[in-house]
Amino acid sequence: MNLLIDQGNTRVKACLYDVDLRKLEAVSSIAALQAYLLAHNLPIDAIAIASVASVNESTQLITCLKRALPSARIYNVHYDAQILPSAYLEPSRLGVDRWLAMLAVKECRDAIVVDAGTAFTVDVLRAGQHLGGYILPGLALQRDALASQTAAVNFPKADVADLTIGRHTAACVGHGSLRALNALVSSVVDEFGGESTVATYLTGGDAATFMPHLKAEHRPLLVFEGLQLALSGYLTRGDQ
Ligand SMILES: Nc1ncnc2c1ncn2[C@@H]1O[C@H](COP(=O)(O)OP(=O)(O)O)[C@@H](O)[C@H]1O
Ligand SMILES: CC(C)(COP(=O)(O)O)[C@@H](O)C(=O)NCCC(=O)O
Ligand SMILES: [K+]
Repeated sequence: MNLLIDQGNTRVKACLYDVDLRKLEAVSSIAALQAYLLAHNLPIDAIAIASVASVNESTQLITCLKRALPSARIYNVHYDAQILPSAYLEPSRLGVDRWLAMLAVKECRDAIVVDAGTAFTVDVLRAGQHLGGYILPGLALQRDALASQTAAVNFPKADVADLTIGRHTAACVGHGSLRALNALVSSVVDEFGGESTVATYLTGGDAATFMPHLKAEHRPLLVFEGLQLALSGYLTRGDQ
């Protein structure tokens, strides 16, 4: 059995893989992951990690895993141009979560991959190559930036559900961010041939909020799908 871990800027997410992927909903932090692993005595042989967190946080994660699963082999997944090349000027700087989400849909060759997480990323895959993309503050970051940097834009955290013109502060902010991010995706899809030519895939913690407004396939486990593909490559090649 494999353990797959996506360490993002807001939380840690984990999946188990044996015949298919199973998300561990109880896990959202290193402490919760450790508690879960100690409580369940799982036969895990290999662990694959995709981390975009700080060095400090990723070191903490690895220390926790070595303690909880001392015999499992740990793979820190990284960009590999042989598997999916990127036009990034320095591909090693491309967030590995972005690369893995594209890896999961590489077979379709032309795709737009959207990750609505802490950051909101849009990546373009054309003829099986990553052309580049966009990184914007996600919904929560946009709201928090406005709340902390303006005197009068104070509002309770509200559920952001639609794109209509806001008639109170929370709606103006929430609908505004949603509409702006949505419009970005539409304009990228249009530039790369429109809906009939290019498939759009959506993942990330805020994906469900965007789904009603985007013509996209919701793939909540996209980063994990990519992690499992990368890990099986390492295991097949006998990488250390
Ligand atoms: N249970 C949850 N805990 C934290 N954030 C959540 C949760 N459910 C949805 N979200 C939303 O998901 C966003 C984070 O997305 P996610 O993809 O998990 O983050 P990251 O990979 O950047 O750590 C948050 O901004 C928040 O709006
Ligand atoms: C863009 C990101 C911050 C997204 O992180 P997330 O929202 O998933 O926590 C992450 O992929 C990252 O730190 N990337 C490195 C910079 C880059 O991709 O160019
Ligand atoms: K992510």
